[in-house]
Order: sequence, then C-alpha cells, then structure tokens
Amino acid sequence: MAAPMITVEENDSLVANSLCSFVIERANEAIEKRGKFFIGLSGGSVVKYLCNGLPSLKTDWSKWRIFFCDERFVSYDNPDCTYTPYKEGLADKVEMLIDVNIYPIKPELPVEECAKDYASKMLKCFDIKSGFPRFDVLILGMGPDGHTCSLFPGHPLLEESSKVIAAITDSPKPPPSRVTMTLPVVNNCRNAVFASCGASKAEMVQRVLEGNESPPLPAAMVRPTDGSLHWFLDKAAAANLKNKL
Ligand SMILES: O=C(O)[C@H](O)[C@@H](O)[C@H](O)[C@H](O)COP(=O)(O)O
Repeated sequence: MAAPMITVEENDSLVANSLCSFVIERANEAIEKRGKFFIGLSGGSVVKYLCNGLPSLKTDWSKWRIFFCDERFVSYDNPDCTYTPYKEGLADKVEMLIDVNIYPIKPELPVEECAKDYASKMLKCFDIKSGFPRFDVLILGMGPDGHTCSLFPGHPLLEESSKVIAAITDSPKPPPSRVTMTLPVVNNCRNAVFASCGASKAEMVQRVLEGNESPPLPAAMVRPTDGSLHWFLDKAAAANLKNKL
C-alpha cells in the first residue's frame, strides 16, 4: 500500500466539504467505469458531514449501493441506531436513492444470524458467491481508543480472516452488540477514508499515522492491499503529526 493521503483543512466544515467532494468524484468515476458505486458508511461525526453535504451534489443516485461498515445492534427506532440518521438525512432527501439501494442490518434477528444475513445480502448485491466484496469507498471513523468499525483494540475479531461480516457481543463501547465488517473486507476496498476532527483526536491521529505500535491499533490496521488510504483532518486533529504536511 502507498503512503496514506492526508488532507488537512482549517475546520470541520471544510473537512466535510472535502470529504463529500471526494465521495462524489469516486462515485461518478465508479458509475462511469463499472455502472455502480458501492459505499460503506459509519456512525459518529461523518453522519452529519455526509448528510449535510451529499444530497445537493450531482450524481446518479440510482446507481449507489449503500452498506454499513458497522452497525449498532439496536432497533431502527432506538436513538443509537446507525442506519436511521442516514435514512432520514440522506435516503429520504434524495428522490432517486430508493430504499432498496440502502442496506441496513435486520436487528430483529439474533445477532449471529443477523451478521450472516448481512454478509449474504452483501455478496448477492456484489454478485459474488464467496470471497470478499470490493467496495469503492469505505467511510470510517476512529474512536478515542483507536477503534474503527466495531474492531476494538485487543479484541479477537481483529484476527478474523474468513468472515465478511461478524457479530460482536462484548463491545467495550456501548451498545455491547454490534455487527461489523471484518478487516479483510475493509482492506479489500478501493478507497478507505477516515475523517477526524477536533483537538481530542490529535494524540490518537498521531499514534495511528506515525506510531508504528505493536500490536497495531485497529485504525492503523486499515491498509488496503490494492487500494488507497485517505485521512481528512482539521488542523486541531492534525496538530500532533510530526511529519508536517
Ligand atoms: O458505532 C459507534 O459507536 C460509532 O460510530 C463510533 O465507532 C464512531 O465511528 C467513532 O467513535 C468515531 O466517532 P467520531 O467521528 O464522532 O469521533
């Protein structure tokens, strides 16, 4: 993998603008070349960045296929639900993005079955029988402990090498049950994209991007094998980076 591409903006609104422009460019390129655009979304601050910026941009929404990098295992009407803010802030705002093109988990199933159901839905949508889907873009968040998706430091799920989607029932961050993409799927994407803003991220951004820690933090394990890694930061989150850009 080539070195991460790091974009530093003055503040979080400019990060949101750059992130949305990046996504639309990749979407339009994927649609032109391959007819569809596959994206995985995450919770956290990226929800508002994407929901505020994307709906007004020009793209063929009918060609988008939207999945989730991880979802909290709660019902759609629970305020912790990862899907509902995207349903309300994106899918409901964009006429051509009909509900069938956005794929939430089914929280009414038992969690292990829910993970299996989500994996098979994903493979079907990618039209593959086995192996790992290749997403055009994965939008990732990084938690204060260096987690990404629902892959937490020291957790055995970091070693998962065959499942596409896994259930976790002992997440250190509530809610304890979640459904997440595994690292092999994350690292099979064309573009892995982090967006982190604010001074509270500065230390962890530096550790993930420059720390070379062993064992590596989950966010540092995102290294697409045949794709690129992008970080969108505001000045406060980038403040501790030693290699000034
Ligand atoms: O499922 C979750 O609990 C959140 O989605 C979480 O994993 C989030 O993505 C990170 O904590 C980064 O969040 P921020 O970008 O808001 O810092």
